[in-house]
Amino acid sequence: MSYPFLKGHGTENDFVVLPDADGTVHGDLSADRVRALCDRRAGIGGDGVLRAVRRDGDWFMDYRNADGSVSEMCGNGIRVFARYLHEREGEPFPMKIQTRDGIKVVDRTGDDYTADLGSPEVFGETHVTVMGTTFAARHVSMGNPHAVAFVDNLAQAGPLLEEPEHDDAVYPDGVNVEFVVRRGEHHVAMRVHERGSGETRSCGTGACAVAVATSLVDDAPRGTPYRVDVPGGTLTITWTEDDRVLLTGPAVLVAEGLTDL
Ligand SMILES: N[C@@H](CCC[C@H](N)C(=O)O)C(=O)O
Repeated sequence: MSYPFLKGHGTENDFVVLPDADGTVHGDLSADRVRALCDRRAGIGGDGVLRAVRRDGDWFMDYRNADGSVSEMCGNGIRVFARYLHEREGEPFPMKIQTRDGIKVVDRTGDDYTADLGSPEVFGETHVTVMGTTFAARHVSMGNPHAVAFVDNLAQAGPLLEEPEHDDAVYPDGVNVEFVVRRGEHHVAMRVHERGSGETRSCGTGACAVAVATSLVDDAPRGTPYRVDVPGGTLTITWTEDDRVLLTGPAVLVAEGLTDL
């Protein structure tokens, strides 16, 4: 059976969007189907899938990683999701979106989409090991788990071909790992290895975790915008005085069609 899909990205973190308003098209979206859709050679290709389903009068973003696993939150995905809801479902901005990490609000100014991801949780130091090298890292939760490691240069993380090793007591469900370098005042650059997707060109929640960890090191006043460069573009993150993390960046829809995958 053929069903509709769209393809989009936020700073080149790319997603397959599956419209499923009443939950009848993809009610039991299996991990196998997600992997087939995200396959970059035999499928549509993507770092993840965003299933759009109505729940209790709101839209719910049912996010899946490319390997079929679920995550609580996706910061680039929710901006793409909001653009889809606005352009195809007529939802006005600002809009509320349900996620596994609760309700988030997305607004738009010109080509910039801002997602209010709520309060971060900042934990202590931990460590991750990547291809045999161990890095100290700060544990930050943006609803989903992150390890933020400051490095001297982004090549130090190596090819990021393997799942980083982590402390299972700290991250029982796996972890997204960000490597960060300074570029200037309130300006950093990062690479990321995402749980369930491998190295990606961007991670919105990862950029937020990086901005939070960096502003703590800087002792920056709340409300200071941080510029976070990722391989796929640039994101701006503001940790507000009332303890909310605002993620601003582009959201692009590039294709739509029918698939029988
Ligand atoms: N790319 C996303 C995060 C997607 C989920 C992540 N891989 C996880 O498993 O937590 C983003 O933009 O935040």
